Amino acid sequence: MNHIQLENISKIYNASSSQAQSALTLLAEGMDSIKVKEQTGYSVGLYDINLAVKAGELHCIMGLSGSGKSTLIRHINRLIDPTSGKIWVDTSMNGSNPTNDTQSVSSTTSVTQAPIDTTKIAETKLPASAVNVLEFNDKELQHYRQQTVSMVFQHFGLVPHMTIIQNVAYGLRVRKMSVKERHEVARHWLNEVGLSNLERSYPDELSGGMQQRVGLARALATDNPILLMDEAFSALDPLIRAQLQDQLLALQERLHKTIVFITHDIDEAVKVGQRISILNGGRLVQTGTPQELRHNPADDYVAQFMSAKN
Ligand SMILES: Nc1ncnc2c1ncn2[C@@H]1O[C@H](COP(=O)(O)OP(=O)(O)OP(=O)(O)O)[C@@H](O)[C@H]1O
Repeated sequence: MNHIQLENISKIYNASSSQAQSALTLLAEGMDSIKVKEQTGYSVGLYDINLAVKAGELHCIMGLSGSGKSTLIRHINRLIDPTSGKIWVDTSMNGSNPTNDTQSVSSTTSVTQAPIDTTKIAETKLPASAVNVLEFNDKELQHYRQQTVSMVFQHFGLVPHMTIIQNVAYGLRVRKMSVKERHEVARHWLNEVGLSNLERSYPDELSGGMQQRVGLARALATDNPILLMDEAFSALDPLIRAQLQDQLLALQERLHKTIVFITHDIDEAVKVGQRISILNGGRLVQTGTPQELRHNPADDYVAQFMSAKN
């Protein structure tokens, strides 16, 4: 069953939807994003992306620099809004951890579902509980970010003046969980990522690899079902990076999160990804398992990636 589905998502930067029309028209005619920028002055982030991420899948998004990977992942938690398209997410899959019930009743009950285009859903195997997250108001969006999607950033994004345990517990503090309870949950996740003795340290006392383990523990502590990882291991040296990949795979075997994992490294994508989606110039070229991409590449760009693999 699909957990996340991007439907005809296009993003033209720094343009209203009417201003973006000239760029979208050229893209529809097949012009590439570099030429579109030359001709219209607008940067193409994404063009007509249709992508389904299955529940419990670790799905990699791959592509060269500027291909649209960060733009794509940031649509899922709405750090970026599209020029056009829809973003469906099944919010009924939110975690069962009792920590999730601490949201105040008023804000929980205030979340209303956006109208659903049932024809599309039937076609695309989305459950009836899927909502178009673009229709959320501010309060619903806040709730969605607290209860459904967590993000792990390339440069860790830890709060420097908070201790490690406070950093990990941060998402639970926002949900108004008691200090005792949230530190208990944070301690559990620090233990899971192998950092149980560092709870009173500060981020700058830790190596990059350790800081990213804290970033991972913080994202997991919320028990949100969707994890967005934006080049999360790219800043780490190769040995530490391999250890974190192994740790993520081991955790995922038990947790079955829906993970969208951005990387520009084909070896990393093949190692961690159950399926890989390849972007080029803002277009989605192909989605498939590593074997499918290797044996049946959609074009030379995909074939070159697969042959560059170690
Ligand atoms: N805020 C912005 N304003 C204008 N153009 C942007 C903006 N952010 C991204 N772009 C453009 O959108 C395109 C896709 O960028 P994006 O950062 O999503 O690619 P990426 O694949 O994540 O690249 P990288 O691997 O270098 O991070 C690029 O042409 C980029 O220049």
